[in-house]
Amino acid sequence: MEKQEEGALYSTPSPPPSPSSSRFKRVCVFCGSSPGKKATYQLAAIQLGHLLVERNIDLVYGGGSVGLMGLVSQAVYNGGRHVLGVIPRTLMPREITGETVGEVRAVSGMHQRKAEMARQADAFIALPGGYGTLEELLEVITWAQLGIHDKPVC
Ligand SMILES: C/C(=C\CNc1ncnc2c1ncn2[C@@H]1O[C@H](COP(=O)(O)O)[C@@H](O)[C@H]1O)CO
Repeated sequence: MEKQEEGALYSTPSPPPSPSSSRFKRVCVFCGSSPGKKATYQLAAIQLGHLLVERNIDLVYGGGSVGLMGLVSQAVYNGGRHVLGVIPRTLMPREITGETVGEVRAVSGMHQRKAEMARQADAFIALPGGYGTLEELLEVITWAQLGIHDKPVC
């Protein structure tokens, strides 16, 4: 048997993906800029962060360091995954109160923020939040309905 053929014979296929890996590389999380009234909301934010880490998924989000946004981003960052925060340039001093984690991307406005988050993500998850969260969630649902993207929203 020739050397080349032998190599082909013994080459092993790549291992199956580990049970904890996901088809999603980066998920966008919409959630409150405040912690909310129930401790379970905060717990859910931290648990979601841990779940993303466990499944080797990176995060894209609105970039704030406060509320549920701060909790989920901190959990993902502490777990060693990449965190991308997208913030309108003019709101940066207001939205970044405290320490931000990971990469912060400045964009020119609110519409650009939503477009950039949507572009960067393979799927969207919404946690409890206020009008901002609701607006972001409804927009990606509407975009899916219009066929602008076909990424899962939950
Ligand atoms: C603490 C202060 C401002 C911080 N606010 C925000 N920082 C970053 N991103 C924000 C902020 N407010 C809204 N967003 C975006 O909307 C969603 C949260 O809005 P909600 O109304 O709190 O639900 C979130 O997903 C962000 O993308 C100064 O008071």
